[in-house]
Amino acid sequence: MPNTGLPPLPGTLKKLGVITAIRDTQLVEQSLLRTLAPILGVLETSLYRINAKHQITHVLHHSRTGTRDSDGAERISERIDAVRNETYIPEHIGLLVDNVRLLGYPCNQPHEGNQVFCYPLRSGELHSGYLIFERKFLLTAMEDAVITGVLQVYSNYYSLLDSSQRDRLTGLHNRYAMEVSLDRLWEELSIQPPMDAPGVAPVLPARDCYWLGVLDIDHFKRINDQFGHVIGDEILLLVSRVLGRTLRRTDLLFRYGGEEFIAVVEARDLEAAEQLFERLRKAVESYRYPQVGKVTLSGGFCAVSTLVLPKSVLERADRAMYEAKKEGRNRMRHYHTLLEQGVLHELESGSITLF
Ligand SMILES: Nc1nc2c(ncn2[C@@H]2O[C@H](COP(=O)(O)OP(=O)(O)OP(=O)(O)O)[C@@H](O)[C@H]2O)c(=O)[nH]1
Repeated sequence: MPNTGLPPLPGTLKKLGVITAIRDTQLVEQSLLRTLAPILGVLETSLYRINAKHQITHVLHHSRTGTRDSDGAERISERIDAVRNETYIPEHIGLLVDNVRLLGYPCNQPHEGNQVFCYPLRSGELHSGYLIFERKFLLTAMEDAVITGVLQVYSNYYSLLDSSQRDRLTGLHNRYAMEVSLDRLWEELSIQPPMDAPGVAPVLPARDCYWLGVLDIDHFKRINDQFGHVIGDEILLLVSRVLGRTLRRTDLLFRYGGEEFIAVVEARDLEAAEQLFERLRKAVESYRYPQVGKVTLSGGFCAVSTLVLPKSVLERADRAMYEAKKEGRNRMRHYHTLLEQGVLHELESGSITLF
């Protein structure tokens, strides 16, 4: 594709307007790539999102294909591939990203006859990701200024949106973000092979198995009453940190409200899920909390199934958690095991509304 020279300013501004009208962080990322690709005159752009430990959390690849109609008019079709859990990064891009990370400003280097460009995405002073694209020609000063401007607006808006989806005390994603994430997970799982295909278990999706756990700190009211709300807040913060560092990079953790957390994890089967939730319980129990000493939590968990609405999976995990409380606290309970044991009974779906 030829170098397009000066980017069309009204179109760019209009697209920035579109970006800042979106309320979902992942859609904002997609919109950024859709906005930049025509400005840059490239067919492919990628966005690598990283966490505070500089590990890749997800990658978006945007590609455009140009075809000509019978009347000669050019049609552009676009495609976005979102890859979660990606650990592979091509060597030449990895080197470029390292340079940008150390230098703090955009860099480019030749690769197979093209130039590869890497721009940092910022969240305050920190890098929160990288924009990567490749093209034949070096950027003009004007193009560089437009990309920098668009990324600045995008980063400011993204940070604002992200902070509105986080709990102020713990920094974890909040209940609203959880609802959005669960909807997205259900959507992703729904486009996997049909659940009733031969040889596929009816409850779990064919490829990845996800589990949702409700985790609730035990006797938290007593902690508040005995040590005061400031210490209570500190316990919430510490428990969220202990949970966060015990979970894996790809697991999700939310503060659902009060002293309740939701974890959405990947585990290949029930045994692996049990081990994972048990690890969380032990991690919280074995941490020594200043002043308070020992803190425990109880949890209930349930397999994620696209056949069951997110709110019902949440409700199931919640019922299992209440059973763990009833049985004496500081334990994890699996919803379907409790059903099999006759401890719990299936509810009419929709009988309790949690959202
Ligand atoms: N410090 C502090 N306390 C909170 C916060 N949100 C909710 N709480 C308190 O958390 C306590 C929850 O108490 P309960 O729901 O009775 O539960 P519990 O004492 O943990 O008892 P079990 O769950 O049955 O083990 C209440 O006293 C709330 O006021 C918060 O952000 N900070």
